Amino acid sequence: MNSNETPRVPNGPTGAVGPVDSSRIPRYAGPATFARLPRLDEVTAADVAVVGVPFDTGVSYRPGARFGGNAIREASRLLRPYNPAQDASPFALAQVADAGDIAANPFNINEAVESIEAAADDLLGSGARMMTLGGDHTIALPLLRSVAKKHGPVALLHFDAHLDTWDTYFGAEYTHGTPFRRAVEEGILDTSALSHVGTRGPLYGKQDLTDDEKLGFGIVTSADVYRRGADEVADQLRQRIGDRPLYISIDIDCLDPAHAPGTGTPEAGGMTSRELLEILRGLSSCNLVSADVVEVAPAYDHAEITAVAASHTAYELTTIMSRQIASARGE
Ligand SMILES: N=C(N)NCCCC(=O)O
Ligand SMILES: [Zn+2]
Ligand SMILES: [Zn+2]
Repeated sequence: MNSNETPRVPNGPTGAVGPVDSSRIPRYAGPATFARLPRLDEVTAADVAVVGVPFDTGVSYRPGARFGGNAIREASRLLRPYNPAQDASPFALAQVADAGDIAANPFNINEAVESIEAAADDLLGSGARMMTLGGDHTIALPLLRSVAKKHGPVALLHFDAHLDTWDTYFGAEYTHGTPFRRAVEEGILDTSALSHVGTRGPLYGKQDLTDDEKLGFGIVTSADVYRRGADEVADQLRQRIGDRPLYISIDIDCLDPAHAPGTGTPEAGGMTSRELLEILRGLSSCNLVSADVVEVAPAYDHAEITAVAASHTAYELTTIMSRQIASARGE
């Protein structure tokens, strides 16, 4: 069946090409795009481009996040078109499309970082916001470089068990533990609005925290989320972010290993997927210009627990972007 004949969810006045209609084609049939959305080459232009970055050469422990994007796409077959938590139909409010994968050299991190930045430049240059499916956390640096070229230094909300502001590993500057230190050094982040959420676990030393604070980060630990609750945390984050252009980077290891076993550097005592999703919903009024979900490593997953959590996370992020696009159109 070619794409013109594929029955799709009717999408009302915007005319956006929506997901394959799962009441007519079973949701487990056919190739997996994110949420069964059209491919980028099946639409005239995308407002939000969902793009995979199958790259994991920057990891310090278990490899395998190169397979994360496709695992998230597979798990996303069960997403439905209306998001009651944000009272929005994200794929009707804006044209969301699956832009496929960015090819990155697995044997040369510097070259990979350059090609990810160039591919992101193309997507952002076409007018789309990016919803990136990683890949290890190294990829956040070239994505942020590209976003900053378009918007100037952006606010960053970073969900992670880890700080990812370490300096180098084995002398390497570009790794999954270092992207946000590089980003601050490069002046591509708005240092008045940088937050980690979900951090926990042992560090190399107390200096890690001192260095991180000097870079400008505020920290909401996973224990803070547990004690204060998702609504209060979201309110506080929203105040810090204001109307600045915002980038959200979500390392799936921000979740407890019970909620996300399929990841490379798991740490006990993390957030629940409910807490993560609720915090994101509390940020629905923010000007989210692009986002990533990284570090899904399906080889360590069971029953798609991690990939399902990641697909719902990307769905909430996509909904925030679509709502923003619709409200910028004056709706
Ligand atoms: N999972 C990410 N992004 N970073 C973890 C780095 C922790 C470490 O190797 O010590
Ligand atoms: Zn992490
Ligand atoms: Zn990370």
